[in-house]
Amino acid sequence: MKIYEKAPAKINLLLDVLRKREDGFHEVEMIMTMVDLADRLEMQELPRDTIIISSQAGYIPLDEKNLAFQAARLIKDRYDVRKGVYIHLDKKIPVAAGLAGGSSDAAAALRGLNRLWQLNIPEEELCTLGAELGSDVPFCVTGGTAIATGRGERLEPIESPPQCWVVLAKPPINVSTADVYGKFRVAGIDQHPSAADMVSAIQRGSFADVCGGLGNVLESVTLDLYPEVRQLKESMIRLGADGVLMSGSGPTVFGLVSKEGKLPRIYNGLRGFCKEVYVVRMLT
Ligand SMILES: C[C@@](CO)(OP(=O)(O)O)[C@H](O)COP(=O)(O)OP(=O)(O)OC[C@H]1O[C@@H](n2ccc(N)nc2=O)[C@H](O)[C@@H]1O
Ligand SMILES: Nc1ncnc2c1ncn2[C@@H]1O[C@H](COP(=O)(O)OP(=O)(O)O)[C@@H](O)[C@H]1O
Repeated sequence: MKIYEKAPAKINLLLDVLRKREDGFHEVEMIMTMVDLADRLEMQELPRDTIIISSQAGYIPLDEKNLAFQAARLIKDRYDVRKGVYIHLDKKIPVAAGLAGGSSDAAAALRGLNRLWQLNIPEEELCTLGAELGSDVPFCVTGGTAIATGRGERLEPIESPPQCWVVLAKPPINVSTADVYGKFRVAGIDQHPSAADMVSAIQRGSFADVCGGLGNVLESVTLDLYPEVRQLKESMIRLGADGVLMSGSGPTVFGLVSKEGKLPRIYNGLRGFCKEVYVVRMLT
């Protein structure tokens, strides 16, 4: 039997860091949502008790460093599954981009193997397992739109933002999340973005207020480290996107756009100097 799972990318409409914790992680407050740029996982049971990962993408690890491998090993160990699985990853989400591609693959593997091996693990338990693999994995298990607190693993689902186009542009640099958090200083932030205001904007369905409320304090690190990300943000604003922000620790910048007619100018303008540009919808 073969099982298929989609693993969509996430964007952070809001990312605030409250403090550094004793365990080295940072206490965050984020509002996250999914977009319809997705990897696709094909999972098939193997006669031997082994985990094999393949992918058309030449630039990700296929061994135990792969987050889908780690998800399969975790679920096998925890539920004493003595069966093997072959997982093919059709990668579409750019890697180390701030879009949680690896985390979403891990989450999709957890959901898919739960079905393949008929384990009936409740979603909440899958999230708890996911948190062992990465801070963003629980959100990727549930999807939708949520307020994420703690180190990102505590989730409160909220309604979807007003529908719009999302233009994603990734400059050709890889950003390490650990490096960005490591360089971040809470004391350097004068004005924290307001999660309450963003939730209210979403509840009122006000696209303008969602755009006005976008904020990500990690920009203070990444935009200084990589001037090309700042330049990308400025270009997207100049080309007419309604709201523009860096996603996660970067370097992907996203633009929210309400009118389809604006898209060709933004897309073509960005493609002039940035190879990886995607026009997608929010997943509602
Ligand atoms: C910044 C965010 C925003 O959604 O996303 P990305 O840019 O990675 O997509 C997340 O907080 C990233 O989550 P994730 O990528 O799962 O991080 P993890 O694997 O758990 O942690 C990687 C490293 O980042 C740092 N880290 C992560 C989360 C957190 N709340 N505080 C931290 O300090 C730690 O140094 C940790 O060792
Ligand atoms: N299935 C996977 N897809 C992408 N990257 C993966 C995967 N498994 C492990 N990785 C590793 O995880 C790191 C972060 O990748 P990714 O999840 O794409 O970043 P981000 O969280 O910034 O969006 C990369 O260095 C990559 O080598």
